[in-house]
This record gives sequence, C-alpha cells and structure tokens, in this order.
Amino acid sequence: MSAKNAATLPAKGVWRGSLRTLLAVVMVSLLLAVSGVLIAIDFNRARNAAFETAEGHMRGFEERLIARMQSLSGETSGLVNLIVSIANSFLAGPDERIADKVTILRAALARSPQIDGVYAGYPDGGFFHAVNLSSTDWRTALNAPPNAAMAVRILNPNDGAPIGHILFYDAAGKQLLRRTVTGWDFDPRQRAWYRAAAGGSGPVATGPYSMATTRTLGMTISQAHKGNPEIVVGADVVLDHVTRFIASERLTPSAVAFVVDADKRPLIHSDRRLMNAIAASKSERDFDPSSMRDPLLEAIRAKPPSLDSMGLVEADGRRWVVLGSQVDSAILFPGHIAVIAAPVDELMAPAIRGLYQGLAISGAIVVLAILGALLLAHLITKSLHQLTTSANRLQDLDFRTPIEVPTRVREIASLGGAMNRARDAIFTFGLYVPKELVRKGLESGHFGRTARRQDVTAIFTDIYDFTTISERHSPEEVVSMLSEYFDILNDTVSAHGGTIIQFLGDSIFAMWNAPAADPDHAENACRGALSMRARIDAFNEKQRQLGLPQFRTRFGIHTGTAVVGSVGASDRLQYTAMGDSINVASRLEGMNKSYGTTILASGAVFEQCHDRIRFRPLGKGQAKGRTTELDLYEVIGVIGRVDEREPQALAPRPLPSGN
Ligand SMILES: Nc1ncnc2c1ncn2[C@@H]1O[C@H](COP(=O)(O)OP(=O)(O)OP(=O)(O)O)[C@@H](O)[C@H]1O
Ligand SMILES: [Mg+2]
Repeated sequence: MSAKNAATLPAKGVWRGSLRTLLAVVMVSLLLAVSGVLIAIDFNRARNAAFETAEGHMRGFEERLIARMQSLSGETSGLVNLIVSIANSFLAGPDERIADKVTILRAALARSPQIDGVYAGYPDGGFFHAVNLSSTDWRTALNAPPNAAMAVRILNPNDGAPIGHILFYDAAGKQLLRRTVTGWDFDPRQRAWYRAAAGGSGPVATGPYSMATTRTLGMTISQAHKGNPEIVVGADVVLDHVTRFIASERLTPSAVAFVVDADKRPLIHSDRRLMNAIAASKSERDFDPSSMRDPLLEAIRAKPPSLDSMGLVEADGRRWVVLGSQVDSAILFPGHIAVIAAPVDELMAPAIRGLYQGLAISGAIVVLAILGALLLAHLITKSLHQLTTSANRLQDLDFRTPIEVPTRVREIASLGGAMNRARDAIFTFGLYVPKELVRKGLESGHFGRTARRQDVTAIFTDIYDFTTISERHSPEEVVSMLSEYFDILNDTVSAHGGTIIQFLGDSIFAMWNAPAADPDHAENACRGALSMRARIDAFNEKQRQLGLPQFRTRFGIHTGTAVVGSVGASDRLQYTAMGDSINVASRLEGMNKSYGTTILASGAVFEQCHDRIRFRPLGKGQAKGRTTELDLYEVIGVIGRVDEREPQALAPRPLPSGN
C-alpha cells in the first residue's frame, strides 16, 4: 500500500464514516441514551404516580362508598330504633293516631331520601306504610297527585274483610287526598322483615329483594316495637341510592365498583346492566352470580384481593387494579365487601400519554439534535474539508493558494494556521526539491535512500560566458536575471513532463521518466529543449532591449540507463541519477561549443523519436573522458511544424495518464 493510501486510511478499529455522521451518531446516541433514561425515569415516576393517584382515588372513593353505606344503614336503623323505642302512636292500630305517625315520619323521610318508606306490621294483619314520593316509582305506582310529597297506605284487617286507604300529604304535611283501595291482598305477617323481627328485640336486616310494588331492589331494616314485640316497624332502603352513588364516580371510563355480600354474591354494581341482572336475580332462590357472566366479577370472586391492599387480577384480557374493603358493622351489609376495580391500561393512560409525549418531545429533540449535529458537523467538516483540500493541494505541492479556513472552532483555526506554516515550510522546502520528486515520493511512499536502474532522458544546459556576465554585473543583478531565467526553464521543463533535478551555477540538470514515468521521455525532452530555446530567445530579446546581457544557452540531451534515486547522508538526501548516460548528456552540452550548435543530442535520442522530432546528423564525436564515439545530432524542431526559432512554447505531448 502506498504511503499516500496508508496516510489516508484511519487506523484499524476506529470510526470509518464521515465526521458529520460520527457527530450525528454520537450526539443522537447520547441524546437517545439520555432521553431514553429520562423517559424511562419519567415514565416510571408517572406510572408510580398514576398508581399512587389511583390508589388515593380508589381508597377515597371506597371510604366514601362505605361511609355512604354505613350512614345508609345507620340512619335507617336509627330511625327504626327511634320509632320502636318512643313512638307509642305506632302501638295504636294502623288507622289510629295517623296524624302523629305522619308527623314523625314526614320529617324523617324528607331528611333521608334513601329511605324509600317506613311501615309497621300488626299481629292482626294490619299494615301502616308511609312512602317517600321523591321516588317516581312510587308516584307512578300510587298515581300520586302532583304536589304530594308523602303517601300513607293503611290496611285495616277489618275482621277478615281488609279495607285499604291511601292518604296523600304535601310537603307541609297537609292531607291532600284520601283514596280507598279494594282488593289489596297483602299480609305483613307473611313478609320476611316481619317474621325476622317479630317477638325479637334488636334490628334485623332482610333482603336484598325486589320491592313488592316498585320492583326496585331494596333491603329492609325491621325491629319489634318495644311496647309490643308483635308489632314490627320496618324501613326500606332502595339500593338504587348506592348504585347511583357508585355509578356517579368513575375513576376511569371502564372502572367499576360493586358490593358483594359475605358469600361473595354481588349486591350492588355500578354497571346498570349488571345491576338489573342482580335485581332480577333477587326473586330467584338460589341465585348464581356466575350466571351474570361478568369475567371481572368471576376473577375477583375466584381470587379475592386481600382486604385494604391493592391487588391485580386478569379479566377480559386486561389487568385490573382491585381494592376491596370491608363495609364493616353495618346492619344492612354485615360482612359485605365494597370492591373498586380499574383497568391498568386506563390507569396508566396518563403515564402512557406522558410517555408518548416524552417520546414525541425526545423524538423532536433527537431530530433537532441530528440537525444540530449535522450543522455543527457541517461547520466543522466544512472547515476540515477545506483543510483537507488545502492539505491535498499541499500534497500536490500547490503552494500558491493560502490556506484560509473560515471557522468559529478555535482548534480548527489553529490547525489552519499550523497548516499555513507547514505550507510555507514545504513551499520553502519545495524550492529546493523538485516537486515531481516529492509527488512521486508521496505516491510511492519511498522516501529514504532508494536507487534503482531505469531508462531516463537527461538534459544539461549551460549559459555561454556566464563568468564574464557575472564579472560585469553586480551579484544582485545576476541573481535577479538568473532567477527569471531559471523560472523560464523550470516552467518549461515541468510543462513537458520533466523535472529539474539540480541547479548547478548557470546550468541545470533536468530528467524525464523519473521521478515521473513518461514512455515518450526522449521525445518530450526534445520538445522541452526546443521550447526552452524558444522562450530563452524571447528572454534574450527582452534582455537586449534592456541593454542587459543575453543568456545564450547550450543543451545536451542523452537517453539511456541510469541509477536513479536518493543518495547522500541519512538526513540529507539528494535525489539524482548517476551513470554514464548522465555524464554523456553533460558532455554533449559542452560539445555544442565545438559544433556551434545549440541543442546536441545522442544517437540514442535520435533512435527514440526521429519520426516525431527533426534532427540534423553531425556524424560521430568523442566526448571528453569517454573512449567510445557518439552519433551526434542537432535537434532542429518538431516534425510537421515551422522552424522552431520562432519564440513559441511547444505544446507538450500529453504525458501518459497515471503520472
Ligand atoms: N556545479 C556547479 N555548482 C555551482 N556553481 C557552478 C557549478 N558549475 C559552474 N558553476 C559556476 O557557474 C559559473 C559558470 O561556470 P561555467 O563553467 O559555465 O563557465 P562560463 O563562464 O559560463 O563559460 P562557458 O561558456 O564555458 O559556460 C561559474 O561562476 C562557476 O563558478
Ligand atoms: Mg557557462
């Protein structure tokens, strides 16, 4: 692998993508990690908060439900107990002391809308029943007058021919209407509430059952009168009050609340459909709750949660949070359990919404981060690309363009400054070393002492009587003229694919086919020499006009094998070529003096390109220090062109690609 390639590939195991991608990947990864952790923490917090909130709501709701049930039970049993204890008016028959009974009951019923009615059953089958007409069921059942607030139903056994009446009262207790009822077939002594309490002392609860008249589901608290244990006072509690309460508060859209009795049979349910099923079932002797086919109810009955602690049950393909609490010491609901259940997915909905919001916000942040990373990376990589372009220009030994890297990143700015200093250093260095040589060294990666045998074409030039010129002009003038002159030679040699290897006083040593390969090196060397001669003619014409000396120049060209490479001390190398072929080119340059020629080439050069370059044969000649003779040729011009003496730069044959 060449040094150039090795220098561009990153070391193994590091990032191989662009910086822009790297920055984006790093920033996005960091943001994803951070936002992921934050979202997870936030979601966890939100979930815990959701559960805590749910638990708080459920407990609060449960407490209110139980308090409602307890007050229901307490108020009802309290009222019954009051009547049996002090209301002697109830010791009188059903149609006696009615006004006293109405006075006691009117306020009580107005105060406790959940009490559907209060009544007394007599051992002779008589019956007194005060009804709260806030219930539409009763209004309809009794066909109550519009402003009636309370109705009193009286059944007088009348020695086997029972007579019934209904009296309607307004809210102030004024009697509005008295209606006789016939055919009323009702015997309180057959009712469960009577049988359960008659002869006893304490309150008893019966039910739930569908009320005889309104068919609504209710329960009864009844108690024997202290003055006559065969007279039983009872009060009906319509459970609809509890159902409406538990249906009024929905923790979540699908949350449910219900009450099961000590045998885990549902008594009250927030779901109206199930409540109707419960009500309908109360007339059945052995009601089987599973007939309600409610998966949640079944799941909770199968795995009742421990009381007062949050439990989880699976039902209907959902997970439910369940809280069950004992209703406690209520006469009406002994051993009953109030259960609240809410689906986890709904409880978690706020947390999940928060999660999605968090994900959306994080997504937006990640997108912004990507854009920011790309922008940042663009800012950085743009500068780095500019630096890379500058470095490539340096690698191509193009020192003309200063390295300007507009950047806000201090490190990059200092890198640009360092590269500018390196550019200046290399530029200075480049003044002393043929660019092509450095280029080839970069490509081949061979910089140390290297030497190899190959064919090359060498040109040596020399200025006539430069010593005399130097004698007649100040060193500053000589250097200035020589610099301009060498610029001409250097540009022209490079333009024809050659490389000036050395400047030797007033002469140069240029080479073709090394360090840059060139299959037409002999031809291009001749073209280069012709072009240099043309441009030196123009230079000399200018010198003449300025009254300055002319740099008449001799060229010697030879092609052959030489050892080419870097020689010298380990820290001070000189790239050059050595061998007989190079000496011949140098001798040919000097032999121009005796042949009166300008560009003298060897037979080897002629052999390489006599079909493209015009030569004038000069016969054989002996170079100083050599034993063998050389075939000598003057290089006249390019075949197919007018005389080359006209000052025109010859367009070099395009070098083969790959140089
Ligand atoms: N290899 C070299 N390295 C450095 N300077 C050199 C080298 N060869 C010659 N010079 C210098 O270049 C100048 C010209 O030398 P050169 O031998 O070309 O004589 P000249 O006056 O130009 O006559 P001629 O017409 O023979 O070239 C001299 O001042 C000489 O010191
Ligand atoms: Mg000279």
